[in-house]
Amino acid sequence: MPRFAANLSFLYPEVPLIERIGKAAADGFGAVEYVSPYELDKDVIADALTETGVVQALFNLPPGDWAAGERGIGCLPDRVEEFRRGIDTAIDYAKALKCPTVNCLAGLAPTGADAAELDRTLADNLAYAAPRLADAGIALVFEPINRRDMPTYHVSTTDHAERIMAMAGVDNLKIQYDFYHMQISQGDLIPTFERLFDRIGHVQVADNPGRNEPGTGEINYGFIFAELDRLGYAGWVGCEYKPKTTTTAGLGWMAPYLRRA
Ligand SMILES: O=C(O)[C@H](O)C(=O)CO
Ligand SMILES: [Mg+2]
Repeated sequence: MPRFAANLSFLYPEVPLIERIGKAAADGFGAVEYVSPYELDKDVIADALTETGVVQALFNLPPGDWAAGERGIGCLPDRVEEFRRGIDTAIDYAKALKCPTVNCLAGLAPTGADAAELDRTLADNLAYAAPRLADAGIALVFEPINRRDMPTYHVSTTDHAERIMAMAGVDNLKIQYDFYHMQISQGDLIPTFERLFDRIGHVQVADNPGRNEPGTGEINYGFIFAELDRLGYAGWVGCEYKPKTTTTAGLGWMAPYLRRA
């Protein structure tokens, strides 16, 4: 049975991030995830998790200046020092929040950048991060993101992600498989998921077009959730979608899974 985590960077946008944790718990989510916890005091988040009874499933490594349009710094050659400092920060937060997995955003390729140098930087950064996170008991994933939404995002396919993993050559490094991005970037959702099953560490969902709730578009999530069960995916399924109306009103798609849980 899929276990769903509310992605609080997308869900419950009407209230501040810290209040979204209680809303997710009230709606039946067992876990939460979000882009970045670093703007909040980690003890305040930890208290909110304890009070509401949900667990932290995932957050990203420090992603650079999000408000200025940055979407990660993993591939940026002039940001390696900052990336490495960010590993310590992420470990600090992950320990406080008992978070089992963190996601690395590769980032947007600067105009005119040498793609091979960006690959090398990303692979080296992941090779630096993976064992340090492993020592702290934290899994590392990184995520291909479609280039329609983020036109210059450096890693947009699983083929590219596999090449980066081969270059990094480390354990404790897996792919975050976001079905929405994968549908746009390459399709063939379940055959690819099955082929890469042992190399996938986290899953996220939204429908296409629109990035709204499962069931609002072309992706057959009933089939996908059954396949996750058949293949034995035991991790959280991050609900990273834009609610069509309100989050709570749009949760009908999740009801059958809650009832049978
Ligand atoms: O957008 C996504 O799919 C990511 O998962 C993310 O964390 C921020 O871009
Ligand atoms: Mg995602």
